[in-house]
Amino acid sequence: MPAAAIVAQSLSKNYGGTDVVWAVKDLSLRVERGERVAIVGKSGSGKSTLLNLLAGMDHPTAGELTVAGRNLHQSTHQEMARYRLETVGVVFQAFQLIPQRTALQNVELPLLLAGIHRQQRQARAREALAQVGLSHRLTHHPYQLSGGEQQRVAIARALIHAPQLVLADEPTGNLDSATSDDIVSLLSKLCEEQGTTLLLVTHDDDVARRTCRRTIRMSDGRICPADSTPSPLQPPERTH
Ligand SMILES: Nc1ncnc2c1ncn2[C@@H]1O[C@H](COP(=O)(O)OP(=O)(O)OP(=O)(O)O)[C@@H](O)[C@H]1O
Repeated sequence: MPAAAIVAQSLSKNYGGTDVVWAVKDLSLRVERGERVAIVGKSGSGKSTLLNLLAGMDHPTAGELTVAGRNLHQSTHQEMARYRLETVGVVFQAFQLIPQRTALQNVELPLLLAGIHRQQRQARAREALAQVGLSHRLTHHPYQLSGGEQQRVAIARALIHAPQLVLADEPTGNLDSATSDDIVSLLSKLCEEQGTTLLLVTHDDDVARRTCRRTIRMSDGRICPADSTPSPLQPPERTH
């Protein structure tokens, strides 16, 4: 069996307060290295919470979570920070670019944080922007770019440090349908070329089918057991 990128066992996350909310509940999941998996489900079903746990931005309340061989449930804050820097890349619905920085500066940021020398990080950022078709927009600021171009910059930023795992949370939510098609195709292609594992949250079953070989559906913090939506072009796979 190939090495797993993600192994979650009885993973749970709750939010306290007077009424405790179990955003993720007793969830078990295995994703192989290089797999592309879509996560669909109604609003409030726990998709973003699961992604936040995988991104190392939140700690599980219970259960075990291993990503690229790292036990996230046992990691210290320092180890989590290192994990976020080295192992994972995230693409958000709202792009989350820094407005005061150019496209090039936004893309080189993960390398800056990793302490990579200026010349090397600029060369790699140029290359990453070329891969997303934006060599002609290096010095543009986010407000000077279209939504699709901003998301391309965000994709270049997410992939520049060659992460093992890319998490995309509704990356086409702010884009029209033609641009959405381009963006998910690009993301899928780059992940495939680099052997990167991709988890894509989307409300669009069509996007899920076209981009990923496996779709998991969440409901009330859990994965629906008998749900799989294999692409008509590809053979069916297991559900989770
Ligand atoms: N910080 C928080 N404090 C309390 N409850 C929260 C918090 N974050 C999320 N929740 C609750 O956890 C549940 C799952 O939320 P989550 O954002 O993961 O859902 P989602 O499937 O991503 O929804 P959407 O599609 O609307 O983004 C919801 O009931 C939500 O209200």
